[in-house]
Amino acid sequence: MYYFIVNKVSGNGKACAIWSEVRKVLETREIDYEVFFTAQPKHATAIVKNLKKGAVIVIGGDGTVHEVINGLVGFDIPLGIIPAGSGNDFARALKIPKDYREALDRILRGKSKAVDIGRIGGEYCVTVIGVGFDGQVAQIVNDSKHKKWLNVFRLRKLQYIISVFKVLFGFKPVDMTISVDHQEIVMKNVWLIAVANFPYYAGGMVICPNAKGSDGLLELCIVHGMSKLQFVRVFPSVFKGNHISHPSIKMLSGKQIEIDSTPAMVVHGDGEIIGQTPIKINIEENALHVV
Ligand SMILES: Nc1ncnc2c1ncn2[C@@H]1O[C@H](COP(=O)(O)OP(=O)(O)OP(=O)(O)O)[C@@H](O)[C@H]1O
Repeated sequence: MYYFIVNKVSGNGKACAIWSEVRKVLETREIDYEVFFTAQPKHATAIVKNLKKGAVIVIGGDGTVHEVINGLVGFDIPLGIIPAGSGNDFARALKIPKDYREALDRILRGKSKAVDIGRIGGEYCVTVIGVGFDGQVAQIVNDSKHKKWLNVFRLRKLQYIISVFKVLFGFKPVDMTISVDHQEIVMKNVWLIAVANFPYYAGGMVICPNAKGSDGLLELCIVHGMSKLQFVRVFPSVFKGNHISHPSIKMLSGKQIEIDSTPAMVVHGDGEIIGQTPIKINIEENALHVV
């Protein structure tokens, strides 16, 4: 049985249009399915927790995937994705085709792959967890009045860039204590720390190019000790992952990460706001099966 979770809000309505095409294919091919439409944020997690045997297929973006994995982890149910969001960073990392027909074919072939996931307390994240500047940008993106029309024109990257400049204006880097596998470092004037299971966030920015998602490790990108002007100059290089050689950017990797800051900073996971520092992140190896 295939359980489809459709978020009508994803990609500004794209998920609904894709679902109506997918439904036709399923009926023509006489494939057993059930469909659920999310009615509000977090609904996807609740739906998935009540499912039994089968596969869960998300028609949506990273936010919907985030909510679904938070209901799936620990159950032996594989996840499929038909990308329909505006960012689709998890689908990008897994090289899931953008075309719904090809994505559906891949799901129906049924070959599954185990991937790691990050855990912060009771919350699971599959792509990137961001602390500091990133958390504030995610907060603005999620509240943005402009989100809807920028999504219409597929201008997700522009939406992030606008939000980056909004946060940049008032942002003050802070001191953070970072522990990676129990090795503690104190860093001054930290802009952001991204803790990545997979390389992409914000609709294709390659923040941690060496994150693999199936090597049992989280990759960290720490941006520190930069002036605003330097930050603006370095920023474009993140679209190709070329920022990592900059002297004010430190890349680390490990399995157990702890981050604290003064003052407390906002934290996002998979682009959703999940809390503030201090945080502890662990990697759960091979905890999710993706078809
Ligand atoms: N019926 C609903 N009404 C309003 N919001 C919803 C509803 N169902 C789910 N949501 C919320 O919609 C948000 C956006 O979903 P999603 O992330 O899939 O789309 P997106 O933002 O277009 O894509 P991406 O995250 O890949 O950029 C999620 O945070 C989810 O909580």
